[in-house]
Amino acid sequence: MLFEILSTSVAAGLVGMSYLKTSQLDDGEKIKKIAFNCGLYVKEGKEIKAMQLYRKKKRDWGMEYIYRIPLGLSLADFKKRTEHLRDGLNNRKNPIDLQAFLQIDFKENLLQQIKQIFKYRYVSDKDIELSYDGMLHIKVLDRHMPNQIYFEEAMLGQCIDWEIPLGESRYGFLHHDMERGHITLAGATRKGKTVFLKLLITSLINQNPDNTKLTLIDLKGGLAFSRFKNAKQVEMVATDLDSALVALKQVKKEMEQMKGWFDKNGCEDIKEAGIDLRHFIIVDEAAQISPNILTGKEEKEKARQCEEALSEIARIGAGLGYRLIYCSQYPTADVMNKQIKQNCDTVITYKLRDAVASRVVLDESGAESLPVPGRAIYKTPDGVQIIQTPFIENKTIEKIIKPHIVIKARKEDAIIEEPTTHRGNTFELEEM
Ligand SMILES: Nc1ncnc2c1ncn2[C@@H]1O[C@H](COP(=O)(O)OP(=O)(O)OP(=O)(O)O)[C@@H](O)[C@H]1O
Repeated sequence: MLFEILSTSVAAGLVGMSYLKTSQLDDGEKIKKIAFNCGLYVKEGKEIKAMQLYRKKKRDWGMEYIYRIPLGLSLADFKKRTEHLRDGLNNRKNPIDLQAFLQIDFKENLLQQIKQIFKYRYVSDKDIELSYDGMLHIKVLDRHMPNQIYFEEAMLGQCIDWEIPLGESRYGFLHHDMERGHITLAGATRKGKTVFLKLLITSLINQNPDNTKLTLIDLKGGLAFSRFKNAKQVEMVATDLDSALVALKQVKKEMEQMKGWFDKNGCEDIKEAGIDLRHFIIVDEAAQISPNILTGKEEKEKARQCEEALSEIARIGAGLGYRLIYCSQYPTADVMNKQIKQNCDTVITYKLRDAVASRVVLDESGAESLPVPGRAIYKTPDGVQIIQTPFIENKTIEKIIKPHIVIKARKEDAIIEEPTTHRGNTFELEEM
């Protein structure tokens, strides 16, 4: 045992010494070297000009390196080499953390601690982001990206107003503000869409119980939303084309009445009107109400009407307090209605089948290579981030929504007739 400890310590010491000699390069210098080896330099006569490190800044999420680049090279040239830069920074010859040797506790199991230091030598998973503003900025993000995170109720405590917990990113834990407007949610089967939707609904119910209204359209034939059915915030759960059409027509009608009231009262949007209520319409799965996908004549017509209502909600709903969350497993150009897509400022996508699907949803490839369930691309007008969304268990959902469950006669139990013009069925603004 003693021999084992000593020999391991000696080996560690030797590696440490050789590290001191050979790896004086910090990431900033390493980037320069990788770029040079990839041919990112220019020749002017006999002179070779390469990027020059101008400044580096320590950030919460890692380091930012700022370079001058020679005339003739562009951000695009460096972006083409992103993989080389990333792999170079994560090269297995990455130094062992010498600080860790200084922190060894000699009263504890030495062998175990040394093994840990060697183990962590291999888990470097730095990521990089490049941008240009006259100088080339390379962010080296060294915050670990977990392959799974569990939902904790404390996450809700950190949300303000209409924020919901979104997930861990390279920059820290993110929240999404539902006031941003409509969302497109995509992802191939079993990659985390439904878990995310359940997290979203649970968060809304918990955070704004008196001002949240939900219309849930679940056309995947599952029971994903059934546990929310009796929550007092839930207006309706539709599980087939007919009930989806009734639900959407009702939402559209309410929305138009609301718009009429806004016009009459000179209000520009829901904030100006001082109305706190928000109505979330969640559609999972969009392909099931797409007139381009359904074949029967009658079904096609109903799907067309659903799509018309959804387009209207997407077009004018945001300012009136309506938020569409439009989800699909099969985001083809046929399924993703253009008007709806254009009006969704936020896109969240889990892994997709291929780069074509990724381009339909995000206008760029990338979603096809997301590695694990729960890993997603989050795109807003502010930029693109990779996130790991929290996994929420059903028993946690039940605990959180329990105080909001009421036994009530539901609208969907009494359909399928068209909403009448009878006053009992109409939208009353005074109630809001
Ligand atoms: N955030 C997450 N973190 C880790 N694992 C997850 C996460 N979300 C989902 N998973 C895993 O993936 C499985 C499927 O998730 P989910 O039901 O959300 O899939 P889906 O994308 O909605 O699929 P489908 O469209 O076929 O219903 C879960 O049972 C769980 O094992």
